[in-house]
Amino acid sequence: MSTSLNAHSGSLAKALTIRDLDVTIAGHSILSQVSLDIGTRARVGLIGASGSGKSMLSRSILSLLPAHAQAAGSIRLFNKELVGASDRELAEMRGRTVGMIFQNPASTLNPVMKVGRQIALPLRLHYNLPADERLRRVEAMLNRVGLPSSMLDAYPHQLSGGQQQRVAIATALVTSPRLIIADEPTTALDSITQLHILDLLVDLVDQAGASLLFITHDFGVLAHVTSSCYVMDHGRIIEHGNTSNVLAKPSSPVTRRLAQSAEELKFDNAHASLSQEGDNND
Ligand SMILES: Nc1ncnc2c1ncn2[C@@H]1O[C@H](COP(=O)(O)OP(=O)(O)OP(=O)(O)O)[C@@H](O)[C@H]1O
Repeated sequence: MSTSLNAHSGSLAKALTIRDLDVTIAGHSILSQVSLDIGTRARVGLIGASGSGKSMLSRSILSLLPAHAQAAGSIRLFNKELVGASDRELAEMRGRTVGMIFQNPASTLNPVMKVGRQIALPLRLHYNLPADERLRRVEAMLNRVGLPSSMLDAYPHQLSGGQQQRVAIATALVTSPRLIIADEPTTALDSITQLHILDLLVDLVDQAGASLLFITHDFGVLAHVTSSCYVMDHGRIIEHGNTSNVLAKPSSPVTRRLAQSAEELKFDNAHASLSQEGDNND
């Protein structure tokens, strides 16, 4: 336990370096020879079709894989090797060095715990702060995600989906983690709320000088949030590079197909809303 939440130094060290990571479950290969780098203060995307292994890769970082999974290779977080690290070392990292945000806030927030206590949990776990200082930090964090102090006493079911995700972001960021892993954090939200939450996340990550691993299957979201990205297929990294280059000139057929389907979906949606307008005008 510590009493200080240090501002991040401008260290040039990599935030995360994964090399030759293999994960198997019951003899089946889930991840194969995965290598990935995230620099300090970088926003990096991970994209791929459903079942390609994105969540398994993000969960393997802090050893949150199913109990029967086996991992081999190297995962270095701020130069500390995590493959083979003890439960205690991993617990120390979770919520302190690394903050995680998941797709569905309703399933990550405790339904019988008030918002204030929820956000305070990682602080209680990792920092020995006086109660008034803890409350000050929790309230400041709540306000930074755009929610009023009165919501400290609300229960999750009293909030909208967007407000719940803001609480989940506040909970992940209150300890000033140096790496934030966001796994499809806006998939469950409407497109306007999605944009607000993405912009909020990007602002908070940049202001904190943290790094971001952002997982999505949406090319529009990927371009909005990240500057470089990795593409996964069948448990392997098949392409990586600057996000705008990967989107403009995908080098692998799988990425091309994913980008093409995203374009077709966009076109179909635009077409559907135009005909809807037409119907309404009749
Ligand atoms: N608990 C589990 N036990 C065994 N295999 C699993 C388990 N969870 C996931 N898998 C398998 O691991 C592979 C990768 O799944 P993963 O959830 O990482 O995909 P994903 O790219 O995140 O998909 P999505 O976008 O749909 O969330 C899939 O083949 C999946 O069936």
